[in-house]
Amino acid sequence: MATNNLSAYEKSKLPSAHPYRFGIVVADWNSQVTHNLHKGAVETLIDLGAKDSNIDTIFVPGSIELVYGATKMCKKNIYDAVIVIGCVIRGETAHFDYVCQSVTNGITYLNTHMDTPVVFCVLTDNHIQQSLDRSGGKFGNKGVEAGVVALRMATLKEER
Ligand SMILES: Nc1c(NC[C@H](O)[C@H](O)[C@H](O)CO)[nH]c(=O)[nH]c1=O
Ligand SMILES: CC(=O)[C@@H](O)COP(=O)(O)O
Repeated sequence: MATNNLSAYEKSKLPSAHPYRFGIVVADWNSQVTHNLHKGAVETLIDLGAKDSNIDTIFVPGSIELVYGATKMCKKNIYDAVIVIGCVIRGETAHFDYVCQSVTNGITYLNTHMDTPVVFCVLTDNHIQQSLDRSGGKFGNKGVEAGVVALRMATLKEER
């Protein structure tokens, strides 16, 4: 099992998030999971010093639409990092694979063509219990991990 605790970070080893502005795009599919991931990301950024007024969130229907939402945010060129949050749970057909591939390819494209780092906080699970375990359950909250990654990437953006 690759996942241990997704929520562990050492605040003393991280810069302050105070100077930075963050965008977050949240998919409403499986909202009982994605909204907990969002809560984890926001609480972490605030804990690391971000101002509440420097965290903007938009909501989209599903994970495929995360790419459009992130693109809109990146094009504003006002964010130091953008986090996309989704939860894709396997069903009976191959649709799971196409949804995961679509959002993965889209976020990869943005990270190679735009000047704003986009953090991938999308759970791709076989069943709901795996998602619950990773959004505030026994394995922590992947949203916390995304908040830390967003801060670290924001510091890279300012380097010209
Ligand atoms: N099955 C899941 C979806 N499916 C919906 C797609 O993301 C998309 O909204 C639709 O295909 C229209 O473009 N989305 C999730 O985020 N999670 C799922 O489990
Ligand atoms: C990942 C999905 O889109 C999922 O909801 C599709 O379920 P199914 O493959 O049973 O149609």
